[in-house]
Amino acid sequence: MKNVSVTITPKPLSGEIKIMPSKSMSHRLAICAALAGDSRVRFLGLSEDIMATCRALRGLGCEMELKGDMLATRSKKSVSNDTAPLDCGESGSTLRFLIPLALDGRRRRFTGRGRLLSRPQEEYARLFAEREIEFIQKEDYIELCGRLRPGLFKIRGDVSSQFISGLLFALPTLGGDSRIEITTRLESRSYIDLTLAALAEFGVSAEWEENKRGCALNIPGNQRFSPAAVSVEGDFSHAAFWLAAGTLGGGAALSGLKKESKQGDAKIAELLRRMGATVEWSGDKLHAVPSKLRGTEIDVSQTPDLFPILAVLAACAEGETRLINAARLRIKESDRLAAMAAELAALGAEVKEGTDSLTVAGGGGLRGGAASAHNDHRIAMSLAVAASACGGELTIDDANCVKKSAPGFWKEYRAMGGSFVMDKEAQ
Ligand SMILES: O=C(O)C1=C[C@@H](OP(=O)(O)O)[C@@H](O)[C@H](O)C1
Ligand SMILES: C=C(OP(=O)(O)O)C(=O)O
Repeated sequence: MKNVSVTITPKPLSGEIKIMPSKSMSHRLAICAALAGDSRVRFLGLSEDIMATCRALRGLGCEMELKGDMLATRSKKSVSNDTAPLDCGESGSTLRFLIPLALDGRRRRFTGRGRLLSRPQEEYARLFAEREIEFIQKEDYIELCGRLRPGLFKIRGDVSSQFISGLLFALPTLGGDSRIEITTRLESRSYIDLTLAALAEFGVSAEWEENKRGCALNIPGNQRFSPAAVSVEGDFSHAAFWLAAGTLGGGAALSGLKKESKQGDAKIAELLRRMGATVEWSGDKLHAVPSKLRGTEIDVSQTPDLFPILAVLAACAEGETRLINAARLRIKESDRLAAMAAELAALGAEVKEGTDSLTVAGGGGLRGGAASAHNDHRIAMSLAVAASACGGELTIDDANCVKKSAPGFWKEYRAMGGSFVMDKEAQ
């Protein structure tokens, strides 16, 4: 797809947005619905990443139909013998969630774009090597062949929770019990809870076990995914952009979010409050009130997707903010730590990039100019929110990359009163 730049004229943003369906839950519920067959998922997110998951599930032999944002899956008659490559686009979740499900004895190949195939897969590589499952990672594909068997899986918890979620989709239907032992500090834990919540909707269970040595998941075998009709709740990782925009601008009211959500990124409300903002529920809408922000220290290890927008908020807050435990941000769609450090510095902010932290001395104001999205949807959307508070126009080099998670982002930006022009091709 051609890169299309966007030039934003600074304007305070305000307004009401119906928040799109959660990307994380859309992946999970689509996979469970495919495994169960005869199921419905209402309000499926229609981003490029979710389309990649549906495409790859079809490639694995799951029959499904998408009518608008309603996904309907059919009974699985047989597993596909088709071994055409499974294209995961740029979606880490798609790739890591589906790898264990593809271990059905056939030779399978996964492909992808951008940085996807260079994002780490070592945890799978090591686990599979121990089990004599073939796993080859090349620059432009991953090939695997073998059968997943139940048992004990020892896995790091500080690379990506997506490996653990991936195993959780595949292990329950095997013919014996399994256990996943987490051998390090566990980061992004809430995403594993989202996986457990999705499994539970389809009658599949796995239990946490905590002890002094750490935590583990016990997964009974011989389970079946039961057909279900489910709906996807609103996306807090996406809502974070509009809460930030409303706080820096003229306020925001967001609908479609679940008050008692298990999404880790629901923590954005508390983090904004910690920075001095007023964020509160009124009925079923979450409101962000225009507020002056102050710097603070935030551990982003459990909520990595909030990092780019927190960095923007830090640049607009009085005083110093430290975003710590951010090393894993380097292995997302871009090196998000380096990307935010470089782009905020280009806008005039005082930033210091550490190996696993970002320190921002805020309050100096941001100027416009040119910035790069690093082909990363969350960097692009964060810079677009930053642009609303800049002293001059800001041109971002790649407007289309937002489609990875949020195809409606620019429409929403306009609905919030934002003013921008795109390269002709995009309009
Ligand atoms: O399971 C998920 O839906 C996700 C888990 C997180 O990844 P890590 O577990 O690699 O931090 C997050 O960054 C990603 O956007 C979505
Ligand atoms: C990191 C992300 O997604 P994934 O890991 O699924 O590519 C994201 O959406 O920010």
